[in-house]
Amino acid sequence: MQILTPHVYWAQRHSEIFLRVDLSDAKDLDISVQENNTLQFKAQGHGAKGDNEYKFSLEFREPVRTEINHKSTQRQVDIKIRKQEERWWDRLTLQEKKPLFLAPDFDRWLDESDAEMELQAKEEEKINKISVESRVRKDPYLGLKRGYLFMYNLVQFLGFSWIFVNMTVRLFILGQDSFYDTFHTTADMMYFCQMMAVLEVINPLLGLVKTGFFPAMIQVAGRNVILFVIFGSLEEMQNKPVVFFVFYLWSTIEIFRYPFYMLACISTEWKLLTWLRYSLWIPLYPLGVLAEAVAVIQSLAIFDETRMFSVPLPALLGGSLSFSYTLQIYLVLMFLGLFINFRHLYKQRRRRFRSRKRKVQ
Ligand SMILES: CCCCCCCCCCCCC/C=C/C(=O)SCCNC(=O)CCNC(=O)[C@H](O)C(C)(C)COP(=O)(O)OP(=O)(O)OC[C@H]1O[C@@H](n2cnc3c(N)ncnc32)[C@H](O)[C@@H]1OP(=O)(O)O
Repeated sequence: MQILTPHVYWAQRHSEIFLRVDLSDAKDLDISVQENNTLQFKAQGHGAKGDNEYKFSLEFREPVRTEINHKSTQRQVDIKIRKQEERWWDRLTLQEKKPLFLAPDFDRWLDESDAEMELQAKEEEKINKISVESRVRKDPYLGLKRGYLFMYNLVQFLGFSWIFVNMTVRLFILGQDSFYDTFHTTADMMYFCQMMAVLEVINPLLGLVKTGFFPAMIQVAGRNVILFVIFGSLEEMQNKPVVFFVFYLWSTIEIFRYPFYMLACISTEWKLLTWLRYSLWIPLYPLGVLAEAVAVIQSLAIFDETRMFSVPLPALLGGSLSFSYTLQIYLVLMFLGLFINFRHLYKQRRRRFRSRKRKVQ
């Protein structure tokens, strides 16, 4: 039997050398690194000259470790050898003239600067992993915080789902007639959910969530003015169809937002739910604020008439200042609030979809 030399392909990184020996179904492998820095390879396999015994030796340019990592597959034998010192070599062998059987492995080939960048990226990844792990380890209350947020989101989800389903069923059964008694059938649950929602302003203050304090405050205060001041205190407003539209728009977004947060608490994501959470507000938010503005405008005359919440003034100045003036200022603030939150949600949407795109690349 002839003894032949297989084709050998090589590539390097700062700390290691990769050799790919073009020998299929190799068996009886005998691979070692001698003390004189020479790799000895011998195996039986199918190479360029058919089934034969193939062997070669390579004296490396610089010292390498004697431990060898190798794997034989149906197509080739992969060998990984660690360099003694982390250094870029200008060639593989001690002899300047490259052996004829040796060629660069272009599948793995990197020049020095690319290898440095790869090394840097690996280092950064390691540092990031360590810092995430230590952050997670450092917070002994993480489980408790997540548990609390999960329960909060669950309760809100159930509350708003109840309102949404109740209103939808009544709409199907009663048609437009259901518009007139939305408040009487759902207000208690809405009061409960909106009072709980005050926690959404407290949570970012306590550092429990990354939400901005101002967007949350605008959202909660805005809704509570409508719910408690306009609808809650004026019986004349309670059977108006506008209540239906306001409650329906609020609950539509919340039955997607809270489950999205619940999944975030258990580090899970459903793509469709994420898309709905970061897209539905585009039509719903302006419509919601429009419905709220209609409610405020409808209440102006009632506040003028009933003098409720009016500020007493000296008789010379007309006796009292109607609350409707405050509400007219509030109407302007509403559109300012809409602008601030629209911008906030737009940024959140871009951040969310941009980081997901990056992860996919
Ligand atoms: C006298 C008072 C004067 C005040 C003036 C007020 C003027 C009022 C005008 C405005 C009126 C608005 C009234 C409202 C109308 C409507 O609601 S209409 C219906 C449509 N509405 C919506 O679409 C808005 C829905 N609301 C929201 O989206 C929020 O409330 C928000 C504060 C506006 C924005 O949410 P935000 O939390 O900032 O964004 P997210 O990306 O979702 O979250 C950031 C990160 O925080 C995590 N997180 C947040 N909350 C929780 C939680 N409860 N549980 C777990 N995790 C949470 C979230 O997962 C994000 O984390 P990362 O993914 O890691 O970034």
